Amino acid sequence: MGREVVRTVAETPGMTLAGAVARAQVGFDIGEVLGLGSLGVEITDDLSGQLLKLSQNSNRGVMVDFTHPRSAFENIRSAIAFGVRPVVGTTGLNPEQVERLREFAEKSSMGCVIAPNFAIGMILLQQMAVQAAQYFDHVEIIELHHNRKVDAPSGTAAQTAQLLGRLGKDFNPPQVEEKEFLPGSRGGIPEHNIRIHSIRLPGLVAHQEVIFGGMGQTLTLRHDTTDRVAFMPGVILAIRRVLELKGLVYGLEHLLS
Ligand SMILES: NC(=O)C1=CN([C@@H]2O[C@H](COP(=O)(O)OP(=O)(O)OC[C@H]3O[C@@H](n4cnc5c(N)ncnc54)[C@H](OP(=O)(O)O)[C@@H]3O)[C@@H](O)[C@H]2O)C=CC1
Ligand SMILES: O=C(O)C1=N[C@H](C(=O)O)C[C@H](O)C1
Repeated sequence: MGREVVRTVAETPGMTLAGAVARAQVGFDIGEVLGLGSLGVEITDDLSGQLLKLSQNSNRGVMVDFTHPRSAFENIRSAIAFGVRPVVGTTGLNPEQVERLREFAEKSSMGCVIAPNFAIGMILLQQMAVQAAQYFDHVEIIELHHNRKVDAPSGTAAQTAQLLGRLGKDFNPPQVEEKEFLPGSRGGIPEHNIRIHSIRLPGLVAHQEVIFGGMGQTLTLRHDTTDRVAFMPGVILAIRRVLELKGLVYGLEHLLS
């Protein structure tokens, strides 16, 4: 994702790529690494140094983070502390971490966007799922991703369950006493009694099905990301909008209107 974001930012009029932070290929020009020709930006592994430089040169600096749940929390805190606004796609932050970041961003009057999914199609799927859930009491989620993904369930699937849960319905009332002979075969239940099943295979990119069941019918909503360029318009929108915000926004849907 970092590579895709660099490519997109470098090509977007009105945006300047200020830095590139990674743990590998330190010292190399990021443009050369991506086959774009020199962009005059050396890869560094020093995030604090990069944030300091950016805060000294501009009051419109944005840090885009697609890393790992282990590092994202501290990266976001550091960026806000340096006056650089975070746009974060990294999934796996827990709700308590998000709340702590919300408080920190609000206290600092700094914009921050965290979105588990930057693809417009997925936002529409979630909105349609909320609409369908008003009429169906039974629902399960299947998310399918490439097998280099570290977190499960996907942040998007967890958010989808959360959005359905907010309807306050008693989903999936038991019909029989189930017995799981193979532990995990019925998926995981993060909340609101909505099961999530996670599939990891090479060849996949990022996909999600929300399947509703009712009397004599099912309704399947499915979104397929076939290329990571799908996330880029959402990332660019968030980079633009975060400059106007004075606190944390969770979810791309809040930036669309
Ligand atoms: N919101 C959205 O729309 C999307 C979100 N994502 C999320 O973005 C995140 C990244 O995904 P993806 O790009 O596929 O993952 P990759 O593993 O390809 O890239 C992650 C990068 O972060 C670096 N990294 C990992 N841990 C640390 C650390 N502790 N400190 C600094 N850098 C670190 C890795 O470095 P190294 O190579 O050295 O390990 C790597 O360069 C995931 O959480 C994923 O779920 C992905 C796609 C879309
Ligand atoms: O790791 C990925 O690839 C993706 N992660 C995000 C998630 O966990 O929801 C978004 C998208 O599904 C791609």
